Order: sequence, then C-alpha cells, then structure tokens
Amino acid sequence: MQEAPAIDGIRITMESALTARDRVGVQDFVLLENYTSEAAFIENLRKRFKENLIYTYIGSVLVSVNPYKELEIYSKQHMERYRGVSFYEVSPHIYAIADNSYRSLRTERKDQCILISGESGAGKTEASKKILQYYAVTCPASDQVETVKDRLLQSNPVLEAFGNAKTLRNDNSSRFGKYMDVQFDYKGAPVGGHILNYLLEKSRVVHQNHGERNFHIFYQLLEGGEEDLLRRLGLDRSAQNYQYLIKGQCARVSSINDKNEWKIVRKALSVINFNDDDVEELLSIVASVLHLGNVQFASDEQGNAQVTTENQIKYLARLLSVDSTVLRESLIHKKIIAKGEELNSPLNLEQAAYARDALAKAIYGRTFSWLVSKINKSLAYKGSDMYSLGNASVLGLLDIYGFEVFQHNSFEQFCINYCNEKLQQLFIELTLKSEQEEYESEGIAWEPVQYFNNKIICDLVEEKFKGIISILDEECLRPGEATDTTFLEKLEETVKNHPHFVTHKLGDQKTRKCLGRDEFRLLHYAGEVNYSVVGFLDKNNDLLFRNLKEIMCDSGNPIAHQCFDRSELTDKKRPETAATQFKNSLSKLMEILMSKEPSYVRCIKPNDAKQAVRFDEVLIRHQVKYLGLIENVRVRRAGFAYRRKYEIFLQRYKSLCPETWPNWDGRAMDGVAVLVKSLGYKPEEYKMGRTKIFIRFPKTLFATEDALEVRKQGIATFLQARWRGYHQRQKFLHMKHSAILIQSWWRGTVGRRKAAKRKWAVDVIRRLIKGFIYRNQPRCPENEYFLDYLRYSFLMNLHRNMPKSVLDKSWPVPPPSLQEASELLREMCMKNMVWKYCRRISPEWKQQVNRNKNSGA
Ligand SMILES: Nc1ncnc2c1ncn2[C@@H]1O[C@H](COP(=O)(O)OP(=O)(O)OP(=O)(O)O)[C@@H](O)[C@H]1O
Repeated sequence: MQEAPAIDGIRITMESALTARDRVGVQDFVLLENYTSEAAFIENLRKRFKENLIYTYIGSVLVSVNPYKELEIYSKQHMERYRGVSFYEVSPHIYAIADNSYRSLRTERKDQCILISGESGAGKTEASKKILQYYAVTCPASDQVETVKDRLLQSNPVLEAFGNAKTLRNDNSSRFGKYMDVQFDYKGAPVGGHILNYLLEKSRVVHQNHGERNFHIFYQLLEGGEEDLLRRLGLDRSAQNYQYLIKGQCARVSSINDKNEWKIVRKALSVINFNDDDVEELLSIVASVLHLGNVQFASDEQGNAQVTTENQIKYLARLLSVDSTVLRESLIHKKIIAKGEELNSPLNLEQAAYARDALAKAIYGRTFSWLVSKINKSLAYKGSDMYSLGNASVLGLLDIYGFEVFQHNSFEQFCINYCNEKLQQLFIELTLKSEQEEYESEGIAWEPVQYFNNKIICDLVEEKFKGIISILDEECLRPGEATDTTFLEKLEETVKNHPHFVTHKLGDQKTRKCLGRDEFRLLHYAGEVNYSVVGFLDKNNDLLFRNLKEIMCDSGNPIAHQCFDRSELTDKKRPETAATQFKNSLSKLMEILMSKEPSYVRCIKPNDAKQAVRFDEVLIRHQVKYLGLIENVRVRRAGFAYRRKYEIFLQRYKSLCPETWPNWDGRAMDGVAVLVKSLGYKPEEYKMGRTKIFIRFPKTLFATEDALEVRKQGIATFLQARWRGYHQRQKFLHMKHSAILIQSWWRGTVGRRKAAKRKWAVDVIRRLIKGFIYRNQPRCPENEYFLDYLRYSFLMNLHRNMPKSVLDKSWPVPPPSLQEASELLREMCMKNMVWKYCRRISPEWKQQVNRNKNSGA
C-alpha cells in the first residue's frame, strides 16, 4: 500500500489528495481538523491501521500501532530511504525517528534520547530493537565498531532470556525497565554502550498467574541444555518437576521455541564476552533457583519447620558452593542479633517457605543486576583513542513499562504508574519548552497552553515526610507493629485532604461501592487506579534473613559471591527500601533524560488477542487516554497546525505561483511571502517566522495540497515538453561540437604533418565516437547517423580545405579514400576500442580547439 499523498510525503498516488486522505487518514494528528476529538483521533488511527500504515506522527512524536504481523517495511532498502532524509519528507517510520535523532546528535552535537512507552505488548521492545538495527546497518563501520554493534544487538537476547517472560498480555514481555545509552565517536560510529535496569519483577521467580510463565531462561535451559550440562546441574528436562515452573500451568507456548532460543542465547553470551566458566557459574545459579523451589518443609511436634528434601539441599550446596548443613539450618532459622548476642530463632512452615522464596528472589534479582553490569563491561568503550572518547556523543533508548491498570493492582503497579507520572511530567515540560523555544526563536508571540500539570501527583507519591513512599518507609521501620492496614490508616491520616487521593473511608457513597477496604485510589493524570495495600510492606522491605545473606556471602560461586557483599552484614545503615531505591533511580533517570534532547515513540496495542488486523476500539481508546495523546496533540497544536522551513515549503509549492515557478532567485522567505499571497492566505491563517512559515489551520494546508495535486498534471506535461526540447538541443550541440573537432583535427594533422599530432588526432576522433557508442551499441541509429556525419565531414574538410598537391604531401601514407575512412571508423566502433583511449581530454587538443575558436575557424 502506498502512503497518502501527504502534506510532507514525497509519494504520490494517482488518486486525488482528498480521496486518499479519506481512505488512509492524515499522517500527522495535528492536521486533524477536529484535533481535540478522541473519536477523530481513533478514526484516523483505524484508517491507517487498516492500510498497514502503523506509524503516525503527532508533530515529532511517533505513534506506533503493533501490527502483530511481519510487515515489509524494515528492509535495508527502507533503512536507506530514511537515511539522511529530512524528517517530514518521508512517511512516518521508526527509522525516521532513529535517523532524526542520530543526525541531531551529529550535527548539533547534543546528546539525544528516544523514549519508548506503551502498555505491555504494544511493541516497545520491538521498536527499540528496530532502532538499534537501524544504527547497526547505517552507521559507519570498522572492525572495532562491528564488535560493538554485535554486542549491542546480542545483549538483547541475553537480557530477554533473563528478564522477559510470557504473560497473559505478551508472550515475550519485558519484566524490567531498560535504559540503554549508545556512545558514538566523533565519526558517528557506535563505540560503546551502557545499560541501566529498573525494577525487575522478582516475584515472578516464585509465583506466576495462571497462563503465565517464569523467566524464559529456565525453560530454555531445560529444553535446550545439553545432557551433560543438565547432569552437572542436577536437572531433568521436564519443567513439570519444578515447583517454580508449574504455577502458571503453561510451560509450553506455541509461539516460543525454547530450544532455538537457547542456542541464540548461548551464542549471544559468547559474543558479549562470557567464557565457559562464566556461563557455567551463571547457569549454576539458574539451576539453584529451580532446586530452591523444590525444597520442601514439614512441621515437627513443636511446629517448627524441618527440611524434607535432602537431595535438593545437596544440589544447592554444590551449585552455590556452600556448606549443606549451614544452608539447611539457615532455611529454617532466623538469626537475630539483640544486644550484641546472636539468637537463632526457628521458623514455622509458613516462615520457612517465605525465607526460601525470599532467597530465590534475591539470588535471581541480584544475578540479573550482575548480568547487566557484566554486559556493560563488554559494551564499555575500549579504544585507546582518547580523542574519540572525549568527543563521544550519547544516544539513549528508554524501553520502560507503560501505565498499568489491572483488576487487582499492587505495589508493582504503584511503582510503574509513579514512573509514568514522572515521564509524563518530563514529557509535558520538555514538549512545552521546545514549543515555546521554537516560537521565541522564530519571533512569534507565544500563546501559553493550558494543560494539566501532574506535579501534584508526583509530589503526592514522592514528597519527603508527607508522600506515600515516605509513609510506607516509615511503616516498614516499625516491624512487628506495622501491617499493611496500619500503613493504609497512616495514609488516610496524612494525605486525607489531597485531591488525588481517596480511600473507602474517605470517599463518598459512590466511591465506596467500587473501592475495597484494603485499597486506596490515586487519581492519576491518565485516570483512576485502585491499589490494594496487601503485600506493600513486605515488597517494600524486600527482606532477606541475615543468616541467608551470610551463607550467600560465603558462596564459592564467584557470581553469587559478587552479588552478596559482606559489607551488607556489617553496615549499620538500614538498607534502602524497594520504593526508595526505585524513587532514587527514577530521579537519576530524569536527570539523564533532562540532559538530552528527547524524541518519543508511543506504542499502542490494537487488541488483547495478539491478532493481526483486529482493531479493538475500547482498548485503543483506553491507551490513547493513558498515553495522554490527545493532550499531546493539543500542546503541539498550540496555535499552529503546521510549520515548515521556508526553503522546504517553497520547494514543494512553488509551482502554484507564476512568480516563484520554476525558480525563485531571491530569499526563500520572500518567495514564500509572494507564494502565500498569490494563494490567497488570509493574515489570520499564517505567520511568518524567522526561518519558518507557521500555518494555523489544517484546512489551509489541505487546500494548498489539493491545488498542488491539480497542478502536478500540468507540471508533468510541461516537464515532458521541456525534456524533449532539452534532448533535441543536446543532440544538436553534440553535432556542432563534433564538426568543430573534426575541423580542428584536420587542420592540426594535415597542416603540420607531425606524427605526434596525428596520434593525438586519432585520439580525438576516438573520443568523439565514444560519445556515441558509450552504451556499446554501435548499430543504434544514433551511431549510424553519426558515422555518416563523420564520413561526410571528413571528406568535406579534406577536399574543401586542401589543394590536392598539399594533400598528397601531407599524408605520410596516401590519404584514405572515403571507403577506407568509413571502414576505419566502423572498425573502431565495432571493437569498441575507444573506451580505453577516451578517458581524458588531451590538454593539447583543448588548446587547439580554443585557438581555432579564437581564430574563428
Ligand atoms: N513492528 C512490529 N512488527 C511486527 N510485530 C510486532 C511489532 N511490534 C511488536 N510486534 C509483536 O508484538 C509482540 C509484543 O511486542 P513487544 O514485546 O515489543 O511489546 P512490549 O511493549 O515491549 O511489551 P512488554 O512491555 O510486555 O515488554 C512482539 O513479540 C511481536 O510479535
């Protein structure tokens, strides 16, 4: 399907612009007449989706709808089409965003970032992979750069194996947030990278909802691992034998081939610098988590837990290189240090299971962070060229969870939605800022835009002492007394008057009906979300009993040993809670993003069934709302629907005005002024900035675009006529030139009788002939015609200019007859010998031609 004859596009269909627009919509939402209407927005999205046009702009923001099928739009040819081309000259595409950021990075020397957001399954990870692939193909290459490109690409399957899982919404769902910096040297080649990871969903290690899986790596190892390896790890192939893998009851997924994925991951690990030992140690940890899940307990007479699965302890001790007795005891006791004395208090069944799961989560979570840091080491810039490093520019890619609203929302959704509030705040701030800056730099009065500032919600969550996170941390400090319920009560007490906070107790009758007693509701910028406080304290504490920490610090497995640092045991400072850690890492992320120039990709999922073609309007409306897209259009439309550099505008529409067509010699700005006057733009319809024209209404632009469509037919006819005339004239000039050359040849050759001149003259004629047989078609009509012409000139010159006596003397050998001359020429043509002689124009010959010209010959 061809893109619409759009405002900026270069592709033209034979339909009228109007019909095409009706069919495929507009490629920029700011051009919608009714731009504040959600229905119009969705209708435009639907039209484009139907035509497989999954990308649409909101100004410079890219909205992408997951097609759930492979589209032929990601080939190398497509990449080339977007390379170095002005953003608006080609149809919307993820490559256009990638290229635009890259060019800004190169030309403006300003660090860039691309923020990709959207709900689970909307296509964020795919988008970020496509951007990386684009850079891998289009950026300059060298041996070292190729290694970096490879590592950047290969880090993906590894991170996906350890950080992605099958969920109900997405078979390959990233269960962590990811920010990746790519460093480019002064030549624009990628020379290094760095990854930051956010909030891995560790709870998945020990529990999965029905229809979901644990992290991919477990299944990949069981399916793909070599017999020998599995034996060493004490594993068998069946996922059904592992408690941590059976909770979701869907170990096998039709869309996932774990065996193949295993091979990919193994290869990727070697690309990113893992040697055999590293791999063995890493997989020992993966296996130990599975064994840990199979550790079972039984209660003794006193109600204390006892380990009943000795075999698992044996494997665990071997894989983690720890003492089996200490491990067994650590799993069923809790070490307390009171007044300098150590007490080992026995755990009951429930507590032992909790301790076991906490250990599994801690091992897996920390190993994931270790993995990221190991990848970072392999991605780090290695060159010795300090000049390159000093001049490195950075392009960041943020692939982070979108707003989440489920039936049941817990601590994880609270953190994720808080993160989205922060990103929205940044987005609004930066978009408004860049809009304002553009207006100011263009000398156009800035009309302030009314928008909802969500700072109030961010403050509600993060403010010191009064914010939800502070209150939660405070409750976590009171172990024993504090519970999830006391946390809720404290919240009610502290933030009861906040306009964006409500609970069952604080709400009116209507609110109470849909809000549980253990829930609080936040009125987010994108809508209301109810959070159940159950598990908040536990998840925030992220507690691992001291004796389990100790045994892990003593682990002989180098990875486990690095993950559990001894300083943790001696450090008197209370470890940061999960929410505070997340808050701090988000605040750092905001700093990073603020220091860069952002581009945005907003991903939308068309249906929950992961099906191509299906466009579920309710689901999409929900996402349009939660991504704040209408607000985005409104901010972007702040006054003007369209703005373009004068040169680009004039180039596109100059044919619509006799004064600017075919060429305008003056300043582009003046040309545009003349053009819009002749188009009849009213003063309220546009403004002239310093370098750009600003058009207020889409309809003005559409009228211009429609006029251009009509004009194009005329232009086509005109161009054809012009081309024909040009072609004829070129032919004539060529002939004339040939005549001059032949004359000069004869004069030079015959007049001076020098052998060198003669050789040079032969070169000249070969050159001449070459001009006509350059396609190696000696028998084409043009060549035949020229040969006749040449023969004719040859003889004419010969006989007209030279008396026979001179003629006889002038030739070292008798002059060729007409017959001989034509055969000589023909032979030269046929053999196509001229190629090698005709590359250069002899300077001598040039001088000769000039002399002839000056003497009027
Ligand atoms: N541009 C695309 N072309 C074809 N298929 C796509 C495209 N984008 C996404 N998909 C399909 O949708 C699936 C989900 O996409 P992806 O994993 O990128 O979503 P996500 O937004 O990163 O989700 P999560 O937040 O759960 O990680 C992919 O596995 C792929 O099958």
